[in-house]
Amino acid sequence: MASASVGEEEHNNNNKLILYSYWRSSCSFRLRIALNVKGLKYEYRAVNLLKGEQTHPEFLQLNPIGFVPVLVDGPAVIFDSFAIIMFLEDKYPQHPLLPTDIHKRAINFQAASIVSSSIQPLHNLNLLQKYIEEKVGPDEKLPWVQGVIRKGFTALEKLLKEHSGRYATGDEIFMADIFLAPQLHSAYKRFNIPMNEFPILSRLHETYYEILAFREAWPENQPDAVG
Ligand SMILES: N[C@@H](CCC(=O)N[C@@H](CS)C(=O)NCC(=O)O)C(=O)O
Repeated sequence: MASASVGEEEHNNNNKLILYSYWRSSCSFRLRIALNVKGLKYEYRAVNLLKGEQTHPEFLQLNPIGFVPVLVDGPAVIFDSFAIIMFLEDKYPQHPLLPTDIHKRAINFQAASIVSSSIQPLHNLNLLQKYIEEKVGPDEKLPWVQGVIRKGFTALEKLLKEHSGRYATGDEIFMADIFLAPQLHSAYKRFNIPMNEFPILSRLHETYYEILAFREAWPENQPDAVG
């Protein structure tokens, strides 16, 4: 277990926030960005997914489905990145992650949902290792992931066409950005997606690289990062 504190402001109670995370997990990456954007300090607890620590009984007591991230905030133990972000939004209103305009809010929910329901679960570790690699064949892994990501990115590119500014839905960082940045990072770094097909997403990816709250959340900058 490693410890890291990021962010600019103390959160406004005495409870220490604890984030169970794995450096390479894009779902944990979402939370690291959200906490940084809100300026909330947290203790980082690494869960090594490659060693199967997500299936240890003590971890399953926190999250019975055996996934990271999990956030502990005093008595509250919350899992699932979407739910955790909504919780943070309700409890820590500084630097809102949702706009007030209801159409713009819906675009943020749509973008977050495309990433968290229609892209990432179709290429999570379990599916890739235990099914595609072992039962279908190791050579099928990359084409499968690329197909899933390209389909999702095609939809996101259309969704954001009328709404993007400096960020996904205008000139402020919102929930859509928090879900997009990790998916874009892995598209570039791990899955070799032809990003010239996605000009808006490519531009957003470059913008996210300029923002400290995002850079500090990068997988490579986490205490449990390897290589
Ligand atoms: N819907 C969940 C998905 C969580 C999830 O799939 N986490 C992955 C890492 S990004 C995980 O823990 N995988 C471990 C495994 O597949 O065994 C969320 O958004 O938090």
